[in-house]
Amino acid sequence: MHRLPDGAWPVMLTPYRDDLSIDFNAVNEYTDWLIELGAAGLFSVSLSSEMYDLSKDEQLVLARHVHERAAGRAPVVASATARGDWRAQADRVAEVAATGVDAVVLISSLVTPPDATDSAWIDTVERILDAVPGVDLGVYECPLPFKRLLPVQTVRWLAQTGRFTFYKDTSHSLATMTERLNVIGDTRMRLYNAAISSLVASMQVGASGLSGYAANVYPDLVSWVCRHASDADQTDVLRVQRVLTMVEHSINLRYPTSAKFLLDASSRLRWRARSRWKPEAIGDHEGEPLRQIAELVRDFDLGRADLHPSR
Ligand SMILES: N[C@@H](CC=O)C(=O)O
Repeated sequence: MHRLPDGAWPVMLTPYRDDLSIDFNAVNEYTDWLIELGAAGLFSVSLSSEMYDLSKDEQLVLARHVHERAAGRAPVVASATARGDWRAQADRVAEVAATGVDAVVLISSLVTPPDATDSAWIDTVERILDAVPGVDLGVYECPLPFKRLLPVQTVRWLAQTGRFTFYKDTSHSLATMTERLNVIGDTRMRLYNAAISSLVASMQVGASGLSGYAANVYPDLVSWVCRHASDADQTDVLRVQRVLTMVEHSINLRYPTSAKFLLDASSRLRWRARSRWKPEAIGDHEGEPLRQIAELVRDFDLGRADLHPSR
């Protein structure tokens, strides 16, 4: 039974040229860099990829491009961002699946209208599943257009279909994740926590890793935390998690432009801090603290020899 791997799952940022067209050379370099620094898998066409600001065609081209560049070195999942009735959503799922990605991710709040019941939600997903046999799926509780957190009985149903391999949990609640993991059990579905601040605790109750912002800029550190989440001595792993929590907090407000700025300051990648989603530039007022955070993390004695195993 094929399962997605544990670890860091970056929600890939989209690099742009000056004219805000997608810079595919930078996509290649970013894909290679994430994999080289230990990403377990890649979530392309995510909210961080500015999926709502990409055309339907761009979403497909980007998903295919990342899948081909990853070339089997890491699994790739991508959102369907489908709206409309179950037929329209199933058609879109089929288009995204044809790009070759390992799973097509449904946005929980797009599956049905906001006031739909949980049983209507399940009914719609059931029809989509029947229309696309053989396609693996995922769920992302994306905060936009609004956050639809699924009740535990729906999570159980998803897991028991055997068709869902990826679940991006944005509950930010350890109790909710624990309850969900209990019903997911030994099925194919893997639950990835979006919150770096509870990563270690969530892995101790069975989460498979992090699918969140911190993994976009420090994939090596997030991978390391995932690998050491069950260490007997938690001092170092909680120290690294705390630093990453601070990093994530510092990029939250102006995200994703801020994350691109930080990536440019902290890594070998040269990125323009430009986004379609939040087009305002990052000036020195916000930029200088991000540069200093990059320095701090670079100089920080994280104290472990195996921090960068693939370098
Ligand atoms: N950080 C946000 C968006 C994640 O995808 C959240 O967790 O809600």
